[in-house]
Amino acid sequence: MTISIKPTTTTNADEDVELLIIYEASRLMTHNGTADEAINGILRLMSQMIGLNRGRVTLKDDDMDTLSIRYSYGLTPPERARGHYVIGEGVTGRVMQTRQVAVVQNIDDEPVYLTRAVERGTLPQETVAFLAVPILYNNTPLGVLGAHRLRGRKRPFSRDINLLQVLATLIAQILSLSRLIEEKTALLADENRALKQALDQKTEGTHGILGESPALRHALRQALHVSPTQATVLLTGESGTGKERFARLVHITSQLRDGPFMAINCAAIPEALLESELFGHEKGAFTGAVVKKQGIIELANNGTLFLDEIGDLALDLQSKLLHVLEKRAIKRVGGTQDIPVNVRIIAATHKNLQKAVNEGQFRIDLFYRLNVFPIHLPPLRERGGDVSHLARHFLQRANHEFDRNTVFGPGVLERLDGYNWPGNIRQLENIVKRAVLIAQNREITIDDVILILQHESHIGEHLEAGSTKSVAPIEPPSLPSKSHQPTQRGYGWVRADETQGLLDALRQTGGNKTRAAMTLGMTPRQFRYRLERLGLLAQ
Ligand SMILES: Nc1ncnc2c1ncn2[C@@H]1O[C@H](COP(=O)(O)OP(=O)(O)OP(=O)(O)O)[C@@H](O)[C@H]1O
Repeated sequence: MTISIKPTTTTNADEDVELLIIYEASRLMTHNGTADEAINGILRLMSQMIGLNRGRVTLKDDDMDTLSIRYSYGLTPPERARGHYVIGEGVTGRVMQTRQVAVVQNIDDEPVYLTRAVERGTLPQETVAFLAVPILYNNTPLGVLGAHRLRGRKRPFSRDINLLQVLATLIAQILSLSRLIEEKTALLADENRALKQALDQKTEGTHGILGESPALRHALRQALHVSPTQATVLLTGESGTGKERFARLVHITSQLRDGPFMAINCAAIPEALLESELFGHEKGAFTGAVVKKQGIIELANNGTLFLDEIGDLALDLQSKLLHVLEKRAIKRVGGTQDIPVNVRIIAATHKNLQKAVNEGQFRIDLFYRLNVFPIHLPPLRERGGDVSHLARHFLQRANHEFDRNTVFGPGVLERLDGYNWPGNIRQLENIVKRAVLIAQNREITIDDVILILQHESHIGEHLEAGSTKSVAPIEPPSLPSKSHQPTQRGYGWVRADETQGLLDALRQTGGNKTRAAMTLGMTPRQFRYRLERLGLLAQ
């Protein structure tokens, strides 16, 4: 086996082809494909461009003193499968052991050459040579790059060896990079798993109720404290603070969890229907009562009944509800019989019930029956830090729902944190959903959010004013979809404080109104309209 190589004369054609191979090999390296594709590509180039045939990359097996062929070009699967060597065994094993290159001028004359992977009969009759170089990374041998060639070819061996060494260096880089990526990916997957687990554990006791603020945590502790008892719970808090969510939490953490959870909104059902909805009716009890019907209280038997907006219950129904609480029985409309029920009551209201009692609108005895264990749910503006927490959660949910992959851009969470949230969590959830939908790219920008919040404040103003005067129609911000129909906004929508936003957008787009409109999620027409209304069209 020859180890030393004599330098030989070169031709321009040799240099050209070598450069081309190196160029193509480095392109494969930086290509998007996998390490396998890159290494197989290099072996293909060696064979097709320079006659270094049946190239193979033999790598050290993990924790063993052996090598195996891992990549090859021109070897059949059985040939490849035979390619195992103990380090030090055969030409490949020795190159690995000594880190020296090997030139076998004639495989038929070299006793060290094993003829293990490829049988001699399948090779050309002519004299066949075998060249092998170590694959070194940071001076550590990872494996061996080897190939056959016909000895009679014009190219000097020394050039082939030089080229193989360059290619072996590239292969070492590819292998170490892919190992690094594999390790990193495994690490990230582990981290992801750990985070998910931590999140599951964190929300396990709270059943998806998110928030770290002391006010929320206090309410949560109270809910979990009372849930195992059958005590009546009164949830108070503004709309959208999570009263129904808490009611469900109390139910599923109670002993009644296997029973039904029935919810009814006392403000949403016309008074005439509410009684039969609550208590049911007998057949023929009134016109239209063609069959007997169970009411929601009866349906909640052995479970939990959630009476939302209890403050809106009419006085005569308050008396009937009191009867249920005292007697633990109901009477269907048109019925005479008391039907026993075992129901845990959770009531909720956004009203001040004490005040309603003082004003004679709510029965004091019912109030005391319901107010056994009051839990106040704080509005979002009193839950310091929870907005970002919830916003991230809703972003994840909306991305999943709309099959998008958006992220919050710089300043967005701070902007959301600073908003007053009259509609609380439900409003925050809706706004995040809208932001996900209108984001033009992957990032939800501060401009997207400003636009939506401006729109929200406008709605808020009209709701607060409770105005009966006609209000110009309000439209949600435009979506970036192709199906988007340009729409005309009402005059009332244009606000003086939009000026800066419009001017900023124009500045950023070098005065291009169409692009400025896009950055604000508007149609060009809406943008021009605003400029016009604000006297900015000349800008
Ligand atoms: N702490 C929370 N973590 C996650 N989501 C929440 C939380 N609180 C409320 N939500 C979500 O906010 C929305 C509004 O909550 P919910 O319907 O329970 O409020 P509510 O106080 O009953 O409102 P209303 O009085 O208007 O009926 C729901 O989508 C709910 O899932």
